[in-house]
Amino acid sequence: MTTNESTAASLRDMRLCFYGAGSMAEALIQGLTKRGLIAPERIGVMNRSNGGRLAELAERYGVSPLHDTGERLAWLREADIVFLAMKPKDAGAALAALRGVVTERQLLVSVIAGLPIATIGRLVGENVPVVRTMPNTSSTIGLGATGVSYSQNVPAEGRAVAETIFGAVGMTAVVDEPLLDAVTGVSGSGPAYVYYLMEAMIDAAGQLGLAPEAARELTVQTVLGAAQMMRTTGGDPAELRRKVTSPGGTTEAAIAVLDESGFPDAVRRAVARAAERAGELGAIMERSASK
Ligand SMILES: NC(=O)C1=CN([C@@H]2O[C@H](COP(=O)(O)OP(=O)(O)OC[C@H]3O[C@@H](n4cnc5c(N)ncnc54)[C@H](OP(=O)(O)O)[C@@H]3O)[C@@H](O)[C@H]2O)C=CC1
Ligand SMILES: O=C(O)[C@@H]1CCC=N1
Repeated sequence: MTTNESTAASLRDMRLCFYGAGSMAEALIQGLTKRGLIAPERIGVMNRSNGGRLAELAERYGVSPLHDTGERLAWLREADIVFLAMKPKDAGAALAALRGVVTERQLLVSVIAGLPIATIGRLVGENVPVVRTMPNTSSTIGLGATGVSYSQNVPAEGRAVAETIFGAVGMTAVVDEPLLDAVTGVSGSGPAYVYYLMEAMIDAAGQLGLAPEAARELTVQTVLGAAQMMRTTGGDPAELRRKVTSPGGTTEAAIAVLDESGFPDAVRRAVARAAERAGELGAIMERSASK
């Protein structure tokens, strides 16, 4: 058995607990269950409101909804991996409740933007191994992009399992922890920038008289094709753009408008601002954890 096969086999025997059951939890659950990495009933899900959302996830994916307090505590204690998947503003209270519940035998995998490993340690206990990640919602369809960092005490098997999980739902990049905020700016928030561009393209297509369905499909195929071209050819995006741009032609005219509008600078500033915001969120969480 190769290392990858034995990691996948040990993952199949594990129990995973999602602490937070929103969009990002669902993206990972869908990716993991659709790829058959683990039997759905071995995944427990809990949230704060304890309402219909858990039933919805159970219905969609066959995961175990955790309503009862005793049952939730048992899953949090016994799961091999606990995913921290709540918003930054809710993380302090939620993580404080894990102190004395999770132990060094488990792995805590955070997807929370900005939340430093040291702050997680301060809240739950420094002996608990932590994997800090920044995935994105494209994990839903196996095309996610996830940045990963580890606390010092994550054993080699823990690293292998984490990379198997995120590798099964897309690509992973292991980075030094301070760079996770940059990953957040590029690929964590990134799908939203692309959707924003697509919204504007579809809108423009409609204004030029294309029917909504044609506007949507032409836009989707264009973005898909451009991304796939870059991946398949390994080409530099500036060179691929040059091949589309005939001198004196339509693309040149369009790019001139984008340049006049400050498009490249706006994108650079947006990515940098998202990264900066991740740092701010981290600092807020750290301040409230150290009170
Ligand atoms: N959405 C995205 O594209 C990405 C998000 N992230 C990160 O993922 C995290 C979750 O984001 P997202 O899924 O969008 O958020 P959602 O608002 O969709 O989900 C948050 C979940 O956390 C639950 N929750 C809040 N407080 C508690 C608590 N005390 N105990 C248990 N559950 C709790 C909420 O429950 P309830 O609804 O009952 O309040 C809800 O199920 C964030 O930290 C974000 O930074 C990372 C990468 C991409
Ligand atoms: O907007 C947010 O804060 C989260 C983190 C990355 C994507 N969504």
